[in-house]
Amino acid sequence: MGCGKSSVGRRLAGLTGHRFLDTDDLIAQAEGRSIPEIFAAEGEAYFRDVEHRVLSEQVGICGLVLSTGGGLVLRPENREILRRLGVVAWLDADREALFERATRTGKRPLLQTDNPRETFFRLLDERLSVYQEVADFRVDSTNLSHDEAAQSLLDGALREGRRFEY
Ligand SMILES: Nc1ncnc2c1ncn2[C@@H]1O[C@H](COP(=O)(O)OP(=O)(O)OP(=O)(O)O)[C@@H](O)[C@H]1O
Ligand SMILES: O=C(O)C1=C[C@@H](O)[C@@H](O)[C@H](O)C1
Ligand SMILES: [Mg+2]
Repeated sequence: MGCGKSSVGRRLAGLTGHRFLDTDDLIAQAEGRSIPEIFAAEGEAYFRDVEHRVLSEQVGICGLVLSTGGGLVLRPENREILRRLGVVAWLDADREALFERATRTGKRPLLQTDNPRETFFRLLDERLSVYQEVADFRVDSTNLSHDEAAQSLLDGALREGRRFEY
């Protein structure tokens, strides 16, 4: 959460000329309301169902940079779809940098708790093994600008793209 998937993903698409999509944007469009509004009105389980649906609709689309929500990979079926869609990158940073980025806007619904810091690090710890499992490669963006992170993602994707050479 907050590692830069949306902002860096958009720059990556700019580098490659691919279309850019973000599952959070697709969810908000499909629902006609914002992510915080969906969480507040319907809860996380409902959000995860819509998230799965919009991801499923991307299957078969080529030439795409797709940013996801930070929790999309929690469902095994979503991990399976991602692996079939293309090269999967894990955009990471050190824990404090991630927390600082994730809390810049104060809008992330899962961090609306009494202790956002504790919540954030608990979620991160719960998710690390899943990120590791699904990703083809990882980029540590702690000391990278947005553009440098996008370039590192491109380098990694070109390296790992062999999985899709038939
Ligand atoms: N490499 C970076 N250096 C400094 N700030 C960054 C970097 N990457 C992203 N940020 C900043 O961190 C904040 C969160 O970025 P962004 O919204 O792109 O993250 P995200 O991974 O899409 O979050 P979410 O999981 O909520 O969808 C933004 O203010 C963004 O500009
Ligand atoms: O990390 C998460 O579970 C989330 C991250 C955001 O991108 C949104 O998908 C939503 O706020 C949930
Ligand atoms: Mg995002």
